[in-house]
This record gives sequence, structure tokens and C-alpha cells, in this order.
Amino acid sequence: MTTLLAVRDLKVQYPGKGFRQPPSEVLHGVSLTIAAGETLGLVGESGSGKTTLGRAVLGLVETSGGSIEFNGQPIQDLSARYRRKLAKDIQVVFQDPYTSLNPALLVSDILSEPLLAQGRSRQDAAASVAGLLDRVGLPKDAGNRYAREFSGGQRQRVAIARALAIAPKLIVCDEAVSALDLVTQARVLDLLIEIQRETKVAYLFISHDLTVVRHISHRVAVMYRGDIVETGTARDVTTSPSNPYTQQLLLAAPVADPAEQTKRRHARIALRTS
Ligand SMILES: Nc1ncnc2c1ncn2[C@@H]1O[C@H](COP(=O)(O)OP(=O)(O)OP(=O)(O)O)[C@@H](O)[C@H]1O
Repeated sequence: MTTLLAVRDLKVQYPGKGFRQPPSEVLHGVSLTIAAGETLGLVGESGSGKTTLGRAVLGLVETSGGSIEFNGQPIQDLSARYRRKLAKDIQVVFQDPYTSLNPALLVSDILSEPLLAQGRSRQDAAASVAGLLDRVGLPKDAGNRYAREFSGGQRQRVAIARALAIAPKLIVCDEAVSALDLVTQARVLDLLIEIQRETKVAYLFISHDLTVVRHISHRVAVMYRGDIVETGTARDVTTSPSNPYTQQLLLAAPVADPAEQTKRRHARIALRTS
């Protein structure tokens, strides 16, 4: 399989607040790869550095060490002009469909924007909008309405359509279904899987929810305090994890059966005290 994204020994530090506080390193040398058409799930508890890694791939945070290659080319420290060019290949879907879409724009304008930014004509962009709406299961007339008129799940479909508009090779999905109810989550996940089958787009799928990640990912990487502690196939990581932190994460996932929930709580305590 062709490697699309290769992150090697990546370090990111954020400046301390005020001159007295030293910078704090939040990624300590992270390495991962994503093949063309593959989904890599990135899991870990809140604050482990998942979003920072996604933002580094998108060029939204400065890195302090290591490298990021896309299609064999280094993509760190690109000038704004080259970054804009790269936007054609790497897109993002954020968590919150309520704030990530401009409420003042018609959906057709939201979907046209990335196409126009890539130099496509207005006519050409308008012609693509109908196809994009259809692709994500929204009605044709959705283009003539404002994003604020839609439910969370529908808005996330608009966000996915916007990410797909310029046929990227990689989409960073940062908690892309976390704000949705369970049924809507499942539908949006199935949509992402279906789109991948058709377009061979790759996903870096960031989530704190192992159940969601297991559903969509080919491979899973587990982050803990700025390091990747385990990587493997989705099945191996979620059924027989080798790292104690991944075991904790799995045992922390809620289950419907109260007896199983109690069993897991005891297993978590045993792990912590072993
Ligand atoms: N802009 C910033 N300035 C300073 N520190 C930051 C900044 N953004 C994130 N951090 C810190 O970096 C660490 C990693 O945060 P990050 O958002 O990457 O984690 P995460 O795993 O995505 O968490 P969550 O699941 O809660 O979004 C945290 O300790 C956070 O407080």
C-alpha cells in the first residue's frame, strides 16, 4: 500500500502563559503512517494530544521537531501559498457542526467556497453543489437554505460535503461524530465508510470513543500523554490490547449490561493496583 501520510518523531510545544512559565511539550515524538484509502483511528483520553496532532497535520500549529510528509513531500513550514495548494489534498471535519459552518451563508455558498478558492468558475462550482448534496444524502433544495436551519446530523453532512468538494486525499475528522446522538452517529459513520469505498479518501479519525473508532478504522493508534503507546489493527487493539493504558481505555467504555459493567469496574481496579 502507498504511504500517504508519514509522521515521524513529531514534537509540538505550546508557549507557557507569561514569560515566567516555560513552554510545555504536548507531543513528545509521535510517529504514525496512513496509507492511501486507509482509516487510522486515533484514540486517547482528553488532553492526550490528539487534536494537536491533527492540527499539526493541517499546518495549524507549529512543530518543534520531527517531520510530516504527505505523498513523500515534507509539508511542515510551508509558505501560506503552498499550504493553500495542499488544502486541496488535506481537508478537515471538526466536532461541532454548530460552530464550524458559517450561519450567515447558504449551504450552496458553503459548498462552493472551497471550489472557488481552488480557482473553479462560479458556474462550475454551482454545478458541483447538487452532486455533493446528493452524495451526503441531503435533499436538492438544501443548497437554498442556511446551515442554521439544519439539525446537528444534517449540518455534519454539510461539513462532510464541504470537505469532499475538492476531492481530497486525506480528511482529518476531529471528533466528527461526538456531538451527535447514537443513531445519527451510526449514519454519519456509515456515510464516511461509503464515501471512502467510492473515492479511496483516507481518514485520520480522531475520537475519544473506542467503540466509534473500532467501527470505522482499519488500524488504531492509542495516544497517552503526548506519546503513541500502541498501534495495531482495529481488531487487535480493541480485542487484545497489549498496552496497560489501552486495556484501561477499553474497560472504561460503557456497556449496557450492568453485570458486565461491574466486572469491568473490578478489572479496572485490578489493573490499577497490579
Ligand atoms: N493553544 C494551546 N495553548 C496551550 N496549550 C494547549 C493549546 N491547545 C492544547 N493545549 C494543551 O495541549 C494538551 C493536548 O491538548 P489536545 O487538545 O491536543 O488534546 P486532545 O487529546 O485532543 O483532548 P480532547 O479530547 O479533550 O480534545 C492539553 O494539555 C491542552 O491543555
